[in-house]
Amino acid sequence: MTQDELKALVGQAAMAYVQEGAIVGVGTGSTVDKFIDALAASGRKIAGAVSSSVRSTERMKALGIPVLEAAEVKGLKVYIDGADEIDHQGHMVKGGGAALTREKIVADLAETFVCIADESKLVPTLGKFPLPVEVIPMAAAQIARRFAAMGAEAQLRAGVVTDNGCHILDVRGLSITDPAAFEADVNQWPGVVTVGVFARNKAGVCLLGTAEGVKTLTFA
Ligand SMILES: O=C(CO)[C@H](O)[C@H](O)COP(=O)(O)O
Repeated sequence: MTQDELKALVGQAAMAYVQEGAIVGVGTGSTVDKFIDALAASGRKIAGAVSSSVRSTERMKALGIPVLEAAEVKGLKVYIDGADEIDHQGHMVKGGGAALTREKIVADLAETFVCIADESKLVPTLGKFPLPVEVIPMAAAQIARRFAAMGAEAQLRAGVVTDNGCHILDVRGLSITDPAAFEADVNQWPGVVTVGVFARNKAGVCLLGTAEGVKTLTFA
């Protein structure tokens, strides 16, 4: 099966977590696009989706899925999103699509983060995928120097301005052995908007697309 087919498989599998009439949190990316397509094709009527990006909002609206503002809801049962990496405890690296801040905000509204990913995303330790960090533009160089002091290399993602008007640094050369401590530390550096490690808002479930079908991983 191709990676695209695996993404379609888990996008479809995520429908098991969508109840008729529910409000659902919806992430961003090519895997989530498959989920949005499956939701639209199913004909299942939801009360609305809380979207994590302009990209997903536009796709859902075009397919007739009602979109609600995050401020309109007090909580969500599920948030469905992809990941760039996920470890065996459900910690993730996210932000390949530059939507990490809104993704973390919507994930934080949800009881359960349902991660949908093909098996290439499952890793023993986070850090091989360049870690996205959303930063206030004036702090980018300063933050890059802090990563350099840790032995990593932060590169500005050329030409990218996030939905929040900020920039993205992609950080190479990290091995994130304690995701919760790393997230808490980097998040409080001045100028960091959001670090793309999702430990506090880790996955509760991962629907992993494999050649043998969808494997469901659950995390405590
Ligand atoms: O974090 C994300 C966007 O900011 C995506 O979930 C992540 O990049 C995975 O994307 P894809 O499903 O296209 O592989």
